[in-house]
Amino acid sequence: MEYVSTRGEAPVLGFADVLLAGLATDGGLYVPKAWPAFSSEDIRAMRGQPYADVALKILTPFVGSDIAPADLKAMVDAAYGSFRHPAVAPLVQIGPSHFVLELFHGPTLAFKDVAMQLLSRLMDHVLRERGANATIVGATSGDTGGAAIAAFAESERTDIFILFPKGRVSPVQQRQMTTSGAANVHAVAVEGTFDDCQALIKAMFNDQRFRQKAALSGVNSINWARIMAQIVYYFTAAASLGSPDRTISFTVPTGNFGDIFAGYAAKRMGLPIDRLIIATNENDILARTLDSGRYEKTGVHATTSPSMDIEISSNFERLLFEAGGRDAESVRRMMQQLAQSGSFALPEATISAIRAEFDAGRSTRAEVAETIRGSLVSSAYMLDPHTAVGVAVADRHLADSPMVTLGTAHPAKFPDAVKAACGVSPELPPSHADLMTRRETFDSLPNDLSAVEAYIAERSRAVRKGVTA
Ligand SMILES: Cc1ncc(COP(=O)(O)O)c(C=O)c1O
Ligand SMILES: N[C@@H](CCOP(=O)(O)O)C(=O)O
Repeated sequence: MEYVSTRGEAPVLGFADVLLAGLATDGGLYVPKAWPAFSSEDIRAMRGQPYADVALKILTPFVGSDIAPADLKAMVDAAYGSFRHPAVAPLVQIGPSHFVLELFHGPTLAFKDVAMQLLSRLMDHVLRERGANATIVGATSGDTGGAAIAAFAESERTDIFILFPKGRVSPVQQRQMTTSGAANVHAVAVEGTFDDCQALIKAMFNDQRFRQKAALSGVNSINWARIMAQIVYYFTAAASLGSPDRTISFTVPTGNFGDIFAGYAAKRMGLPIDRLIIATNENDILARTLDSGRYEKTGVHATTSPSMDIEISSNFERLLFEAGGRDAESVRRMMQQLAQSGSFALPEATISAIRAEFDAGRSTRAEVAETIRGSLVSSAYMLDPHTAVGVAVADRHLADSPMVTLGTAHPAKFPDAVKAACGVSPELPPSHADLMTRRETFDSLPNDLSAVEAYIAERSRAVRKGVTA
């Protein structure tokens, strides 16, 4: 499989190079040159199959010949063997035709583990084969960071640097990042928002000298392999609800647009999805864009679903590319306008193509609290605030097809918000028993590219050894 950049000016790469590249050298995001196709028979055959077996089927065409089939199978089995639930991503019914897809049974209690447990194994494998080292960088609003640190801690070939917005993540999220104790892990609190952290990451990738020197790799959903791994659970969920013999709709709590773009990819690959519903909190830039056809920044608000406090929604660029007929020049123009003026207008054909597949809705803090309380009372089911954003929006879109809302985090990651909403404090699972008493180690840096690059250069083994991927 070959991959092309959404901005059309970066080299076409194979899977292993895309995996290590993160952002394309033209600032764009990689997408497959063509979408693999799965037939109705293929999807029917997924019913009742172990998660890892379905994952192997979905991932194989994306990986192509870059990784030997037996190696890929071993990595997939090991990645999903680390989950606490045998189904990996079980469905729980919360209404007559409404289900939550629980994606939080991995090591750090959020959906990010599903991709990150595989990504670390794939990267280590490729680096080992090449005799190379890499510097992994990531920005987090709370969950990607913990998942990446759990997946890459003690990795022999990588050092990992995670930037998180100071004071804007939950105490559980912060401690998942700051208490690993591994020598290759560096958690950094940045004076700014998640968007500032993400902008620093992209600026490091766009600094070609630093990128080369540090052998930079990324673990955010700018990395195609993250999206690829997230496609799998749309297939397992839909197949277990009767797909392809009936269509299913999905509501996805959305911030950086990676998770819902994986649903769009599944649809492009043949999964009969009815509607894809973008659920936002008060940071509702995507819901406003679907209404108005204009992507327009207005500032980030702190909410009770902090992992979705995002305004620059990276993967929306992948959708603009696809919905606009893969017109890289038009994507370049829109991204340039966003950087210059904080907004851009979508071409009429692009916004129409998006509206044909997606709906969007917004949920306020008060609605989120009421949804958490209502779910506990009516179904004895405790929601985390991010999943609650999804459930609140999905409830307004229930129709003939079964609705699956993605359960993106365990409620115990956000105990204060959950307790304030329903009066009950969710308990952390036994794997996290000593989390709140472990010693924290992290550094603080200003929102300044040269300070961040200097910090990384001093600590990265790839920089010290001068070995590149
Ligand atoms: C718990 C949780 N829910 C939802 C989201 C949104 O996912 P995405 O960024 O892929 O849209 C995130 C992170 O962004 C998250 O951490
Ligand atoms: N919510 C995310 C934000 C980063 O998203 P990613 O999917 O691009 O890594 C987080 O928890 O960090």
